[in-house]
Amino acid sequence: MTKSVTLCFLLRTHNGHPEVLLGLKKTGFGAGKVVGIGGHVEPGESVVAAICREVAEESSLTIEAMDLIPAGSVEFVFPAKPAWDMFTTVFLCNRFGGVATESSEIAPRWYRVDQLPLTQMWADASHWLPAFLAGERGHWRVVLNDDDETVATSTHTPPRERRLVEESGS
Ligand SMILES: Nc1[nH]c(=O)nc2c1ncn2[C@H]1C[C@H](O)[C@@H](COP(=O)(O)OP(=O)(O)OP(=O)(O)O)O1
Repeated sequence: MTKSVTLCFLLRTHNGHPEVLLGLKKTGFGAGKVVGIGGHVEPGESVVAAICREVAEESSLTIEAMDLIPAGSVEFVFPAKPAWDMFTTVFLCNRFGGVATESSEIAPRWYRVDQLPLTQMWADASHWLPAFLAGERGHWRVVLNDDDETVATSTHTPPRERRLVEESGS
């Protein structure tokens, strides 16, 4: 079954430049890559509770549910490893408390939005991350190749179209 995960891209302006918090994943899935802050939604947990928990666990920053900006979702499809399939709910947030601090799982770092470390991220990140940060919304479906790294296809469904698809039950 597709796992439910959630990511939050914290935003700030530093020296006049918009920046986003990403982190070097030190352990587990995607170790060695620069990734978004977030992780699995636990059974019985809401997505909002999960992202507040994951941000605190991974970066020591505190965020409030009411400050989360729903941005959309990304589905990662690994045809060669269906157990890795994930559905990710994506938030942005520009209010938070504390100082980003390294945890056992992630070494967080602020990156200028116009200098994203895309070569150190999952290859699919270039398909959806700059778009979310530029204000695009909706659902991305990313299908990886059998190497579980490179992108086979990437499709974007804008929010209104996606609502219509969900309402029609297809
Ligand atoms: N193709 C992909 N591109 C991407 O940018 N992020 C991906 C991805 N496939 C998965 N992810 C992200 C989503 C999620 O935040 C993360 C995996 O979740 P976790 O960090 O929670 O996994 P771990 O197994 O390390 O941790 P635990 O849940 O604590 O076991 O990987």
